[in-house]
Amino acid sequence: MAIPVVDFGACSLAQERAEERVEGEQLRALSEELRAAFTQVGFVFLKNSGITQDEVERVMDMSRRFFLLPEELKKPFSRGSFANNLNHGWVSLEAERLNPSRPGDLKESFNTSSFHPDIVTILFLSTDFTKAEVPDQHSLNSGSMAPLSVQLWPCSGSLAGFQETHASFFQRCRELSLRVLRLLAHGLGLEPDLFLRAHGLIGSDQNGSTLRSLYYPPVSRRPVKEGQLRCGEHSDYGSITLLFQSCDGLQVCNHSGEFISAPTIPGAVLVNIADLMQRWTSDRLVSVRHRVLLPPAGDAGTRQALAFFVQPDDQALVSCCDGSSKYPPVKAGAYLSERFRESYGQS
Ligand SMILES: O=C(O)CCC(=O)C(=O)O
Ligand SMILES: [Fe+2]
Repeated sequence: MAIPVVDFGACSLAQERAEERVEGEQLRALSEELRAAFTQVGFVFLKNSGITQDEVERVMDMSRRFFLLPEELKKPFSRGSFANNLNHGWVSLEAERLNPSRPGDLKESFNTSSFHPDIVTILFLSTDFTKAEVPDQHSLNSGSMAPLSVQLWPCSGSLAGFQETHASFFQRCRELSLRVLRLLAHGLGLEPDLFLRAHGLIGSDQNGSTLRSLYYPPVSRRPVKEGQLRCGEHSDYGSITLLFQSCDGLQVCNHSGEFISAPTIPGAVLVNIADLMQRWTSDRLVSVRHRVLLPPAGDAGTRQALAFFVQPDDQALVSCCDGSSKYPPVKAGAYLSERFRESYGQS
């Protein structure tokens, strides 16, 4: 079944507080369209969301400049380096396996997960280190280091504005996600703020929501391992995901278990249900597996995508909203950590 396209104009971010103003028949119709799509297909394109193609391209352009840097200049920003948010930062090629039975994904990404002022963490650097280099534990223990603050966002040269560009897009995605979550509760006949109450801390270190900029480099000139993909089969972990893509390549699993290519609709946002939302709604809304294949042989193209993974607050207890015990209650933060252990290995 094709991915439905829904006109989100009535709740567009271009309309201030539209989510409060939309009511009556309009509210019923829009939430019903979303409910039907998320029940049957798990994915929906929203057009007229208020997030424009220009905004998307600005973020992609900025992150591409980072991805094209030599490896040693990206390393200091690696995911796992930042004590207050271990998911923030750069993920190198093949570091993640979204399908753990395949080799590492042929993609790089940059996760924007934290805006905590302490993201500028104090690290200990000797004069031998360049400013953004992260010392190893031995050097730290040797005591020969002077404290110095390290910028944990790329910011020099053509990357001036990297943090602001990503942070403001994060906030736009947050706004849109909250509108979708409200409509979802409405469509399911639940209290209108049932999901919203559990997403009050997006953008803080008590919530795992993440803007992930993905870069798929050319594969035509590199050796590819058997079974390796740009992004292995998986379902997302949290409540919902917003996805913006530069070109085709995504495939979504249908009812018969076949992966069907999803189109790219410029200016539209692709939204899908993720695993915690499926648990929360006792399988009424479905979290569907998807993947990104390698490009056809000889195609030297790159691919970019922006995924905004919406995650309930770490301490939010996700339990079946119909009162059943189909899934045991789980704290959203603990659930996310477990899923990361599977995709990044135990290291
Ligand atoms: O690149 C894409 O289009 C999809 C990426 C994805 O599904 C993910 O990172 O979870
Ligand atoms: Fe995904």
